[in-house]
Amino acid sequence: MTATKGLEGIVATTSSISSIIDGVLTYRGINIDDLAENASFEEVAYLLWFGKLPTQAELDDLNRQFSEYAALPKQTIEHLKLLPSNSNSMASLRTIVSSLALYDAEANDMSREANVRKAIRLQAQLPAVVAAYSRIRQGLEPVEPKQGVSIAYNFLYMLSGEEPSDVAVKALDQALVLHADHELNASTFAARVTVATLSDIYSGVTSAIGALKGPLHGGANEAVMVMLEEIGSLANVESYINDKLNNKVKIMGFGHRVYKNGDPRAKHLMKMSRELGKQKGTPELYEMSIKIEELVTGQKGLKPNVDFYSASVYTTLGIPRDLFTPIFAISRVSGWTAHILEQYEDNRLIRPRAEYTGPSNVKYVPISQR
Ligand SMILES: CC(=O)SCCNC(=O)CCNC(=O)[C@H](O)C(C)(C)COP(=O)(O)OP(=O)(O)OC[C@H]1O[C@@H](n2cnc3c(N)ncnc32)[C@H](O)[C@@H]1OP(=O)(O)O
Ligand SMILES: O=C([O-])CC(=O)C(=O)O
Repeated sequence: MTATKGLEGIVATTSSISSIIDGVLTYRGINIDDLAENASFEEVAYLLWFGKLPTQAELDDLNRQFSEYAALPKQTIEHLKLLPSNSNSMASLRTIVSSLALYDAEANDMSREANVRKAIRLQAQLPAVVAAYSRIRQGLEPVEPKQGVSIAYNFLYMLSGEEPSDVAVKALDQALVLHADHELNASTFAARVTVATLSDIYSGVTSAIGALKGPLHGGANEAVMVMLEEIGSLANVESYINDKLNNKVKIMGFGHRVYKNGDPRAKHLMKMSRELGKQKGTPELYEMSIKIEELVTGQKGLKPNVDFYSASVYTTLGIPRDLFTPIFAISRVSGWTAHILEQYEDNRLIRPRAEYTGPSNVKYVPISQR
């Protein structure tokens, strides 16, 4: 038995949800570029769960369910108020999502119908949890979700209590489409491993949030913003990046386990970053990002991934940096739950082997002789 570090190149499951073939990403066979330009996030969530684009009536029904489920249990609001005011945003999201199971009468109902309803509920509730978390830590009351608006609109509305601009809603909606699913990434794998024991959907999503939190995965978007803040201005980019590269420090938002010639989602976020920076009259983050890309790609051949330009996009939308990874989760919960449903459909326990590298034939030494 020989281990493959990081399971690189190992095909661990079959899936019909999303594919990365020759650097092209598709959801249910539809190119991500096509979806990013044309689809709403709600259509994409439907596509991931049900395997086809919705008709207008199907989309209306899904949106009705999102509106119905978006309000949080009052115990969840109380729980959010009990969290330490300096709690980590992803740790808080992980804790609250886990606790949502306690208020869901169907939490342990393993029928397909109940699991689909829970997937829709989780999708409806995650934006409300993140927005309420953000307001409560500022000493503000959570804002009730609005009926009949998109998930992107509702999230921005619940965050600020004000009607968001069309530009902001469109940008966030497109970002949600781009982050919704990504084959067998680490957090999706964690979700599938968890539910393959026939554990429940909340356990799967809680595992996935834990995996997404790390800076080698979803946490990289926040880490990119930390880097941009450390750099501070366009004039400092070159010396900062050269110093990091010379010292073999990783540049967050670059590189990818699967894409070696670039992440097809990055160009959409780059365009969004450029346009938002121009519209808001704050182009510097975009300009710094472009310069960083030039240096990192030029010297290392590494290309930006989905997390790189999302940092400047979200900051330009006025979103605090520690909500970037929770926003990733707001989108990716659609993909996680689609994978969980797929795992249940044709389940087998996921239990690989480890190549043992420890000592052998070691005798037990009684404690008095150690
Ligand atoms: C949504 C997402 O999860 S997208 C990924 C988000 N994560 C990041 O942006 C964090 C920065 N990037 C990375 O750490 C990596 O590129 C990963 C984790 C994304 C992929 O990792 P792996 O496939 O395991 O590649 P690994 O970390 O082994 O890197 C291979 C080589 O490229 C280098 N490298 C990889 N990424 C970077 C980077 N961002 N900056 C500098 N060097 C890098 C490594 O140092 C290593 O060099 P070496 O062979 O000289 O030791
Ligand atoms: O696929 C991966 O390894 C990471 C990634 O880009 C994602 O989850 O969107």
